[in-house]
Amino acid sequence: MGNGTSRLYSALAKTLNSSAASQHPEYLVSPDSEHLEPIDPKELLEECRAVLHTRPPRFQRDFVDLRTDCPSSHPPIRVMQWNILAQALGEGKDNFVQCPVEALKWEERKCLILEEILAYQPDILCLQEVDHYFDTFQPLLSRLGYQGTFFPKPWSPCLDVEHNNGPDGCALFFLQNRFKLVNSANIRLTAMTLKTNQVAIAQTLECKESSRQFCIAVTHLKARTGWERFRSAQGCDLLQNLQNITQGAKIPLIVCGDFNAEPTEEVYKHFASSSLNLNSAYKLLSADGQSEPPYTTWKIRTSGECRHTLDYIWYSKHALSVKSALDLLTEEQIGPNRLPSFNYPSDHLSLVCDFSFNEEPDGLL
Ligand SMILES: NC(=O)C1=CN([C@@H]2O[C@H](COP(=O)(O)OP(=O)(O)OC[C@H]3O[C@@H](n4cnc5c(N)ncnc54)[C@H](OP(=O)(O)O)[C@@H]3O)[C@@H](O)[C@H]2O)C=CC1
Ligand SMILES: [Mg+2]
Repeated sequence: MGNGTSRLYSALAKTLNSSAASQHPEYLVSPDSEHLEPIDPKELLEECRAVLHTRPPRFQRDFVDLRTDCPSSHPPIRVMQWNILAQALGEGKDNFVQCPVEALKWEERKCLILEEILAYQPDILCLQEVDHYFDTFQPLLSRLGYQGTFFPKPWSPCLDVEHNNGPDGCALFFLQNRFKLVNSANIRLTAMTLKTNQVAIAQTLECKESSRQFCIAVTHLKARTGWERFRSAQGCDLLQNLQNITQGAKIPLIVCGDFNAEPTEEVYKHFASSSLNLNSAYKLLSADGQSEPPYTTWKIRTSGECRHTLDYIWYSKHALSVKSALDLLTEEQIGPNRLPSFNYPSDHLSLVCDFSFNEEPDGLL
């Protein structure tokens, strides 16, 4: 192990022992990580692999070329959407009955999450169920060149779990060498005018290469059956906020989220038919371009097997094109015990897309 690697190892190891945050609300205070040295992503990946040496290898997933006929002179914008599974919920609430507790150990699961991010190197990262922002993702990702924002849920269920690490929430990261932050909004979603426990972050970014602006949003809607109308109302509130932020759809938009809703639900239909002119990127992987994938989450609880499509990347269909999308895991790769597992850290799959701006007259978003 060379000097650089030892230095990195200590950087990673520093994030391992974070249980102190449950005694002191350290999640409210951002450590001063801006002055820390940058990390080489390749070296951090090696460190993660060293921690994971006893585990089976990562699953192979390929990008599917969606061959749009709009060549762009600028590099694509890679966006990752991922509900990473809150550590406190995975260990204390979710009841993944087929997942061995050792597979959920944070010291290793953290490295599996980082490995997934480092493997695809997104320009923008939209995460849900983040309950290790300040002690893990913010310090490490800032050293990889990302600027991050975290918005915790007001009454996170993580806080009910013994030895929790603070509340979970949404996090949004973007690469500072590619984008400039124009404005940022933390949104507590309402349903029928009532404040709810669900949140969103919406940021307007400017591409440094092209000077084009766009809005990126991340959300995690209310879970569980019986809450369909609530989710629908939260979706309407988010759409209304995004109408304002995009100045009535003048600014191109990408919305990532765990919507906790199948495509048959009302909230999905609101997004599909909104005047923001959105399309769902992962539909483009289907033969006819009209069908969502068969699943984005697959787990076994005491109540039985839960296989659902709940996670989406919506985008302004006139202003943006999806150049490629990362294929999902097959049933065989996921295995009989489903997710999470020793080789995949969350019950939700990551979604990754490469976007480019369409060359087109203004006002046709
Ligand atoms: N501390 C306090 O004083 C208060 C605490 N609370 C807590 O907040 C909770 C409600 O919060 P809310 O945000 O509305 O929660 P949600 O119903 O949205 O669910 C919270 C989490 O539970 C996961 N989940 C979904 N289905 C199940 C399931 N069947 N079993 C276990 N976990 C599941 C979800 O994961 P996914 O999205 O991946 O499906 C989600 O991350 C209450 O249960 C309570 O624990 C509420 C009020 C006050
Ligand atoms: Mg969950």
